[in-house]
Amino acid sequence: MTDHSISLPSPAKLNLFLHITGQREDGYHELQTLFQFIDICDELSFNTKQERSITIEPAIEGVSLEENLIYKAAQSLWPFTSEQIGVHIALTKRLPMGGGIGGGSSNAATTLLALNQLWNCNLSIDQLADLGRDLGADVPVFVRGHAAFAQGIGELLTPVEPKAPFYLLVKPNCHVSTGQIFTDKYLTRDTPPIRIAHALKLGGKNDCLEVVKKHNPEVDEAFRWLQNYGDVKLTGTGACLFIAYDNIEDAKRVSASIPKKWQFWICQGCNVSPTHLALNQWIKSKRARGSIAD
Ligand SMILES: C[C@@](CO)(OP(=O)(O)O)[C@H](O)COP(=O)(O)OP(=O)(O)OC[C@H]1O[C@@H](n2ccc(N)nc2=O)[C@H](O)[C@@H]1O
Ligand SMILES: Nc1ncnc2c1ncn2[C@@H]1O[C@H](COP(=O)(O)OP(=O)(O)O)[C@@H](O)[C@H]1O
Repeated sequence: MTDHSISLPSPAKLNLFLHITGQREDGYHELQTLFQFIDICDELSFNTKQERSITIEPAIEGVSLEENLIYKAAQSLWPFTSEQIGVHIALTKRLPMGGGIGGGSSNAATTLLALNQLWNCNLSIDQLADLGRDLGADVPVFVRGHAAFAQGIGELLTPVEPKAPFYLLVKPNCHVSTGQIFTDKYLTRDTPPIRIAHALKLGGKNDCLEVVKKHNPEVDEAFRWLQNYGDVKLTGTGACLFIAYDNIEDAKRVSASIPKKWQFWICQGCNVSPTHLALNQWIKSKRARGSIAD
């Protein structure tokens, strides 16, 4: 890595629980959720160039360049750059899309954090989180880079330190439509609000689960299979399901018999985002080379 290039991991997240406490006049739902990162990541490599263009390789199947959240995030920083600077971004995609683990939001946040450095935009984390919110409800938590209790429509974040167990994460073979879940009239929308201390001690449930299972028989089937092996949770609006284990061997034992049709990962919770750990390392070595004043 040089002063003109940086490679960063872009992690997934889990919603350890997701309560819907109400609905606003504009249709958006008021939530209480606990976000924790996990150590499975996409990888983004950024190389600046002396021409005003943003290129991404390879393209994501089914997502045009202009729709790619990486492109949108880079574009949102244009107003804070000089005319003659651009970027080429190499993407290694490992996180499944539309699984409720936030890969797209994470990629957007990683892009904001990287280009803020490489393009010398000098924006604060608060400013980057504000830009991120316009790209997606989950982008700010990835920009801030700490596990968080979220309220409002997901944008009011309080950093927290939940336990960081191992997780068995399973992806049923289907794509859940977030819009369809949030418009279902049978969705639970009246869970009473809880306090942070309660949330950390006792956890909670995912209010989307029943509606997600109803619309997606494959999630229902995977849920019933996993129920034999622990306390199964849905992340976000799905489709991914997870079980927490204190011991990685337990997760491995269960994974050995998972039906072949479902993708799975064994991973660990992280309360600090791997993106921030790598970025701080890069800033440190840049300082050591004398390129940034302390
Ligand atoms: C609910 C969460 C929890 O993490 O689900 P996942 O996407 O992770 O599964 C997210 O906040 C989702 O974030 P994101 O997927 O970026 O949502 P958006 O694009 O902002 O919204 C998609 C659609 O979901 C509905 N929506 C979303 C968030 C919210 N608090 N209330 C809503 O009603 C709206 O109808 C909106 O048009
Ligand atoms: N860089 C990106 N990575 C993943 N998905 C992206 C990206 N850019 C745009 N998208 C779109 O965002 C949608 C949601 O992606 P993602 O954040 O991975 O899932 P989820 O919101 O379910 O956690 C994808 O289905 C895709 O159409």
